[in-house]
Parts: sequence; structure tokens; C-alpha cells
Amino acid sequence: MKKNNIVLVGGGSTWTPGILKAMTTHLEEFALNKVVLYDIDEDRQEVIGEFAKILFKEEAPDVEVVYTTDKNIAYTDVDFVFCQMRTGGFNMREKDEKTPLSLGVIGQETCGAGGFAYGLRSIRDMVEMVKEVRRLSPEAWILNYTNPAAIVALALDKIFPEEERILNICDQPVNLLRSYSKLINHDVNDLEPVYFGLNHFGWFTNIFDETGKDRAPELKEIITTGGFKPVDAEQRDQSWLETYAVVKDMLIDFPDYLPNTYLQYYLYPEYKLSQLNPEKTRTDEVREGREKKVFEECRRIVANGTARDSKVVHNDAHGDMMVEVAASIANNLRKTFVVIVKNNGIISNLPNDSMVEVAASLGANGPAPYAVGEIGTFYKGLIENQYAFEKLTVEAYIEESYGKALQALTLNRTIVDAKKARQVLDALIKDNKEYWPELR
Ligand SMILES: NC(=O)c1ccc[n+]([C@@H]2O[C@H](COP(=O)([O-])OP(=O)(O)OC[C@H]3O[C@@H](n4cnc5c(N)ncnc54)[C@H](O)[C@@H]3O)[C@@H](O)[C@H]2O)c1
Ligand SMILES: O=P(O)(O)OC[C@H]1O[C@H](O[C@H]2[C@H](O)[C@@H](O)[C@@H](O)O[C@@H]2CO)[C@H](O)[C@@H](O)[C@@H]1O
Ligand SMILES: [Mn+2]
Repeated sequence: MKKNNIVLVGGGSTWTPGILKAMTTHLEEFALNKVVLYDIDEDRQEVIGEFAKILFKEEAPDVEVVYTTDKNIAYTDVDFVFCQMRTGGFNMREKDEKTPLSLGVIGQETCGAGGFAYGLRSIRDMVEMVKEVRRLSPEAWILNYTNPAAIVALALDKIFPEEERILNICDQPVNLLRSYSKLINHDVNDLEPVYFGLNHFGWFTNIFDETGKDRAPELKEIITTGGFKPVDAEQRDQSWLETYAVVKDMLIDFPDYLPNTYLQYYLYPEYKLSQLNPEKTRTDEVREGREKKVFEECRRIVANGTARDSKVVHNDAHGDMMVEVAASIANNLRKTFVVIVKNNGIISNLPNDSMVEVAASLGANGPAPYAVGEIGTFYKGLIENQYAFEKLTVEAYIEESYGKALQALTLNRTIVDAKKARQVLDALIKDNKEYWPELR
């Protein structure tokens, strides 16, 4: 089996230790030669990089580990790029959440006005990353997790139309699958999903088990009667537990399919607004929780010189999936994953150029998506509205257009009112001066 060189972009991310750990537990499936961690923040990178050196010395001593803030080192001779950067860091995420909330609309990392603001920031750095990777490693696969993945995927598809080796992925479908598998006490690897939508905006229509039986009806019954919790509920902050609980409400109102949790912001914007606190948002929870824990634990491990008693990994789903996706491509395993791909008729009554999230067989030639066919009017209407928002957001970036940005925000179901959209846009322009193109 070929040994791969990988670079993790956003090497100082809170998710990096979990991904590194997953790499050490999947070596038989995904062989490694070299792991490079790359970040623009030297301090964050050093803490996680030193942890990485200890972890690999103990678990996989043949693998070379390098950490750097030098793009030339990072992107040379790479087989797989795992990308998970956060342009502007948690300081800007906080503004994405708090500024819209202070103006009376949903403020969230990837949805509504917050997702719009983050999207306009991410596109710039993601485009630069793709160009640099292609300069130094023309054949590398770029596996992207950077959010908002829907907007990033659309922008990269528009800016690099010839690219065949960029794949955008979200771990929420697999996390939901793991949560369903717990409810029916079934091995998640024996469940085959049928899924359609856009990123953070989709539904599971079927969950087939190994006998071919669709377990979705049973799951819907369990959730509508007993509620829904994430598989790793004991490790989750309150806001995630509240998010999963809303799945029950969505199923009672719209019982056709199992919804992605993120639909809560679009289906119940008024209710969610009443629950969110503009003074204390998810960013505060992450800073006081995951970020603090990960960095403290990595520092402790470095001081002790061993990661054997490490508690740094709090949820395996994210890291496992990233490595399994790469393994499926590297070794042509053709396993099924829910991924983001260009529609091109997969959902026959949606635009061909939308970037949809669907199940696909993943092999050496990339994703081979399974056909979905026609979707019902309600879902088509919701998705087309959201897709128009995403498309106008990308066009606003490329054309530096204030008008398109205003149209995008006005279309978003979490905003709707055009005067409100203008107010929010003007506030976000002030917040994002350093990051956005000047919109005219
Ligand atoms: N697709 C998914 O389902 C999924 C799941 C989890 C996290 N994410 C995404 O992963 C990313 C990381 O999340 P996090 O909470 O760990 O954030 P984080 O801020 O802890 O980590 C991001 C890191 O990226 C670095 N960075 C910023 N700009 C960069 C650039 N241009 N080049 C290289 N590095 C850069 C930062 O310095 C930081 O260390 C975010 O985009 C988040 O939304 C996606
Ligand atoms: O608010 P955060 O930073 O904790 O999370 C935001 C991300 O939420 C989803 O990711 C889940 C992930 O699906 C699950 O595997 C587990 O690791 O928890 C994460 C949330 O804590 C979402 O899919 C991502 O796109 C978000 O960035
Ligand atoms: Mn996601």
C-alpha cells in the first residue's frame, strides 16, 4: 500500500488532535509517510505540533511529523490536503454570531447572516490555498472541511471549474448516522443512507440496513416519541443538546424525512432567535470548552512527554471520517460517504450547477454520486431559495457587488426583510473590513 504525504491546513485547529489520533488508528487502511501541520498562527501551531510529535513517536514512529508556518514546506510533495482553516479565528466567529443577533436576526457560524460573513472571509484564503497547492503539488487531492462548506464549495467550483480533485465534506451527516445507529442499536457501518440537499440544509430519506430494510420509519417513530440526542451526548455542550432536541419538532411538523439539525434555523428562525443570547453565543461556549480543553491538554502532554494517557480527543466522528474518506480515495475502496458535489442531474429538478450534498461511492476517481431523482415541491422550494442565497453570496464576492450581497441576505429565510438585510449587511461590512473585498 502506498504511504501518503499529507498536510493538515489549519494545523492549530481544535480538531487537529482528534484527526491526528484517527490517523494513528487507521494506518492499515491509510498508510502514512509524512504528516505536515500548517497554520498561519505560529503559537497555536507549536502547541499542537509538539503534541503531534509525541503522539506519532509513541503510536507510529515511522511517520515523519513536521509543523510549519511556511507554505512552501507545507504544500510541496503532498498526496492529500486536509483543509480546516478558520479565517479570522474565533474573534470573527463571535462577530458573525453577535452582530446579527444584536440586530434581531439569527447569528450562527454557517447559517444566515453569520454564514454569509464567514463565507466571504473563507473564499479569499481558500482560493489562495488551492493556487498554492496546485503550484507545488499539482496532483494532490484537496479534501476540504472549511466552513461554510456550502459557500466554499460553490465558490471553488466557480473559480476553478477544471478542478477534479477538490472534495468538500461535512461531518454532520455521519454524526447523525452514528446517533441514529445508537437509537436502533445497530452498527453504523452496516447502515447505508440516502440523503439529499445542500450542506447544512438536507434530509435523510432512507437508512437501509444490511438486509435492505429501511430503518427510517422506525427512527422517526423513536425520535417523535422519545426525542433525539447526539451519540456523544455526555460530551456535548448545552447548545448542541438543544439543537438535537429540535429534530423532534421538525419531524412532527414535516414527517417525510429525517432532517439535518441545521434546518432548525431556517424552519424556526423566530423560536431560535428567542433562545439565542446576543451576549453569550456558541463561540463563548467553544472558547471556554473545547478550545481551552484541547490546548491545556496538549500543553500537559508536551510537559509530560507522553500522550499515552491523553484525553485530548473528545469525539471520534470528525477525525475518523476525514481519514476514512482519504483511505477510500487512496485505495479505491468505493465506500459510501455523504459528500458535496456538483448536481449535474443527481437531483433532477434542481439546477445542474448547484453544489448538492448526497451519498456517493468514493474511489480513486473521486465521488460517484447515487441518483436521487425528483424531490417534492416543499423541499425543492426551500433548497432553491437557499441555493439562490449561496450563489448570490459567491457572486457578491467575485463581482465585489453590494447589490448582490443585499439580494443574498434578503433571500435568506433567517432575514427576509430587505431593510433589515441592509442594516445587517452594513454592520457586517464594518466587522469584516480586513477580510472582505470592498463591496460597491
Ligand atoms: N465540515 C465540517 O463539518 C466541519 C466540522 C468541524 C469543523 N469544521 C471547520 O473546521 C475549521 C476549523 O474549526 P475550529 O473550530 O477548529 O477552528 P480553529 O480556529 O480552532 O482552527 C482553525 C485554524 O485555522 C488557522 N487558519 C486561519 N486562517 C488560515 C489560513 N489562511 N491558512 C492556514 N491556517 C489558517 C487558524 O490559525 C486556526 O489555528 C472551521 O472552518 C470549521 O468551521 C468543519
Ligand atoms: O460549534 P462547534 O464549533 O462545536 O461545531 C461546529 C461544527 O458543527 C458540526 O460538526 C459537529 C460534527 O458533526 C460532530 O462530528 C462533532 O465532532 O461535533 C461537531 C460540533 O461540535 C458541523 O458539521 C460543522 O460544520 C461545524 O463546524
Ligand atoms: Mn458541517
